[in-house]
Amino acid sequence: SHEWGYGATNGPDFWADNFPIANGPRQSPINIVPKEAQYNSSLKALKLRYDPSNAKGILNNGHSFQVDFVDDTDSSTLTGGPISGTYRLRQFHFHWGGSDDRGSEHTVNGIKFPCELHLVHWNTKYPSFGEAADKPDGLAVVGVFLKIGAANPRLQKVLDALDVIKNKGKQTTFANFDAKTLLPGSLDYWTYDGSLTTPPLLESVTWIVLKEPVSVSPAQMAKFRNLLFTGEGEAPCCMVDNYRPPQPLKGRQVRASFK
Ligand SMILES: CC#CCNS(=O)(=O)c1cc(S(N)(=O)=O)ccc1C(=O)O
Ligand SMILES: [Zn+2]
Repeated sequence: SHEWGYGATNGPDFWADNFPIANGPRQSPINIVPKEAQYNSSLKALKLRYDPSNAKGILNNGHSFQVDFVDDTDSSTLTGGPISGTYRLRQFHFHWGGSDDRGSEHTVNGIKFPCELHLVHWNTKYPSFGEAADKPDGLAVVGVFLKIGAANPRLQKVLDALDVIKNKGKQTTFANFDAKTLLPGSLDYWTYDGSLTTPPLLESVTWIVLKEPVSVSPAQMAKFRNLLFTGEGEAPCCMVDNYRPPQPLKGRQVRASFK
């Protein structure tokens, strides 16, 4: 079948053909307007407790690359913040642009960042990720903006693994990685009810977008852009611009954990 992607004939404008929820009431990403976000003093601090030994592998899935975690125990969890209960870290991945002026999915006052990190967690009130993925409180994704600046040493181990997963379907082991090192100093966040930003676009995500970006250098961005959407033996197509643009807010309230 004509698989979804980010190209001129299968990109975000076509996704509604096979995934009608693309026009649903709580789609992501969105443009965040800080002045319109409501400070909510009852929002708790985020608590992220990640066990580096849970890191399992790194995979080029043909639309991004992801680092997968062992999620059969509560050893890498997200609690606090806007959520209740315990959510387990499943994977993290990124979205980025073909140049530094674009790439993030969420925007702030219409500003695009060159890259955005997503740490995907699932609610342990459900028996598995698959069971959680289509429930309104099933997933919680922490989003972190990356902005051009000094090289980020915490990214280097991830970027150094990309050479061996250049093509779609390639994967390799990725052990002993502390995802917490990818987070900025401040855990101030905006939060709203949204969806997956790729098909199946399920409206199951509590989004938690950190206000403070982390840095990435131009040379490091070049490594993201060296990946391919395509498999070995196919005409190579650079993995860039793998972001969905902001979607209509449709009356949703964005809350802020900070003044
Ligand atoms: C059923 C189902 C599902 C979604 N899986 S995911 O949550 O890991 C995910 C989440 C996101 S995002 N951008 O919504 O966090 C993107 C891509 C993926 C993925 O499968 O690769
Ligand atoms: Zn994502």
